[in-house]
Amino acid sequence: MVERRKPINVNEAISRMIRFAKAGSVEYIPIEKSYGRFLGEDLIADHHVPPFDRSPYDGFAVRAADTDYTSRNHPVELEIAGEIGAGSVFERPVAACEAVRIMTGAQIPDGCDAVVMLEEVNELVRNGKKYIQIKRNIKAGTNISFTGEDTQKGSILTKKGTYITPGIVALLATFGYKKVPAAKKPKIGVIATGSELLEVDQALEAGKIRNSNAYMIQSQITRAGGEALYFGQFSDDLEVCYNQVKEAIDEVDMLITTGGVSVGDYDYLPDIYAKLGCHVLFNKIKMRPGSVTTVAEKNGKLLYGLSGNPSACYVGFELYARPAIRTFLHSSYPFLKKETATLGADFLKSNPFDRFVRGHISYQDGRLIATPVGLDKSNVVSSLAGANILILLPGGTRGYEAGRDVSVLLLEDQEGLTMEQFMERDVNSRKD
Ligand SMILES: Nc1nc2c(c(=O)[nH]1)N[C@H]1C(S)=C(S)[C@@H](COP(=O)(O)OP(=O)(O)OC[C@H]3O[C@@H](n4cnc5c(N)ncnc54)[C@H](O)[C@@H]3O)O[C@H]1N2
Ligand code: MOO
Ligand SMILES: [Mg+2]
Repeated sequence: MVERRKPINVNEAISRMIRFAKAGSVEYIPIEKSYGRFLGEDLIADHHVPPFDRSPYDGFAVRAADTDYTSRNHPVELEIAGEIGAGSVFERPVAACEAVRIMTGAQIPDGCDAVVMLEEVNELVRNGKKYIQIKRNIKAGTNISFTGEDTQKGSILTKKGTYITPGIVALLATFGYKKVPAAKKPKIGVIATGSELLEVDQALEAGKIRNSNAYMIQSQITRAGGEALYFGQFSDDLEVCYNQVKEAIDEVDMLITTGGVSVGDYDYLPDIYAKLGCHVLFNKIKMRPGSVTTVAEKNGKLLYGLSGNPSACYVGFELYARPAIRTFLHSSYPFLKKETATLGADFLKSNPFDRFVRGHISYQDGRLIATPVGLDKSNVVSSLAGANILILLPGGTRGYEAGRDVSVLLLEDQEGLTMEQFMERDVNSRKD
């Protein structure tokens, strides 16, 4: 008798899974390797930036009061008391009617409170002394880059769990992080199952296909910020697969299998979960593709039984594995970013389950256009190549016409959403 599974909705499945997602530890890595990693601690400014008042121009540091009552017809002459380049400091306070030649980035000398650009002064020599002539009144504070105007000491610059961009690398360097506290990458095991699977470098033969999911999942893991550990592909043999899964669990933070998760004669994952004494969180979801996505838990570790069908496998990963990976990486926003876009083409096939259609987002005249890519079937692989979004079409009895608003999940985004934000626009309710 075939097992009858009770489907649950997407948000319920997410809630069940996320209870077992936990943050990992922090490791210190060289700053040169930090781009693309995730911050393991909040980044707090331990000094002001800039740390001193400095000149944003090449010019002369002056005392603004010396230019009071100055005009084109009544210029003021200030004696040049010396010069400083970036990295040097002027050794004494500047006296009345003196100016200091100063270069961009140099510290403003004591006594000065403004900078006049080189282009705005006349330089002259009289009796062997150098002077500048200024023909206008300068306000105190003119052309000064003030201490702390960029960043105030004590402010939180970036929260832990944030994806480290080149801009964040610049901040890390500014604050002296030769070693960066990075969230440790979760180790995610990958196992492919199926007697029909050929290795990538094998020639096609009757009844067989190449194993694409294992490589797809490994790159999805990398994109999500995890470290993939590939255990190989195994034929549909209960004992072999059971032993492999059992051994792999101890070496990883989470384990992903692909294939063998439905109700077929050789779909052994349900038996393996039972034999391992796992707690199956769900094994049927009201979604397409990926309705058979199964998530189980063993001693607090998440085990993902993703479908063998490539599109179903892909979507199952992004909805249920990615948030657990980002949670491990300390992110408070582990879910895919959801945006509203205009559907770029009709999608008239109706389905009682919510659909996650592989699509491509483009910008047209300031609007976001979401267009389905390729054949929309669970067992299709080609549509995945052009997809940078999943278009969310809530289940119902009718299809969707081009031009209407749809929610889309951005696959390449690094900011993400909290679970609450992700669920706010409930994918299970249809907005006709
Ligand atoms: N009687 C029923 N049949 C099926 C049901 C159902 O509810 N009742 N569900 C269907 C749905 S929906 C899906 S999705 C698939 C899920 O299948 P499995 O997860 O059990 O995966 P397999 O049977 O092992 O393979 C399915 C399909 O995918 C190909 N495959 C498998 N592994 C890979 C790989 N690593 N790379 C590329 N392609 C792979 C495999 O050859 C099959 O064509 O079940 C439906 N059936
Ligand atoms: O699990 Mo299936 O992907 O709905 O075709
Ligand atoms: Mg099957």
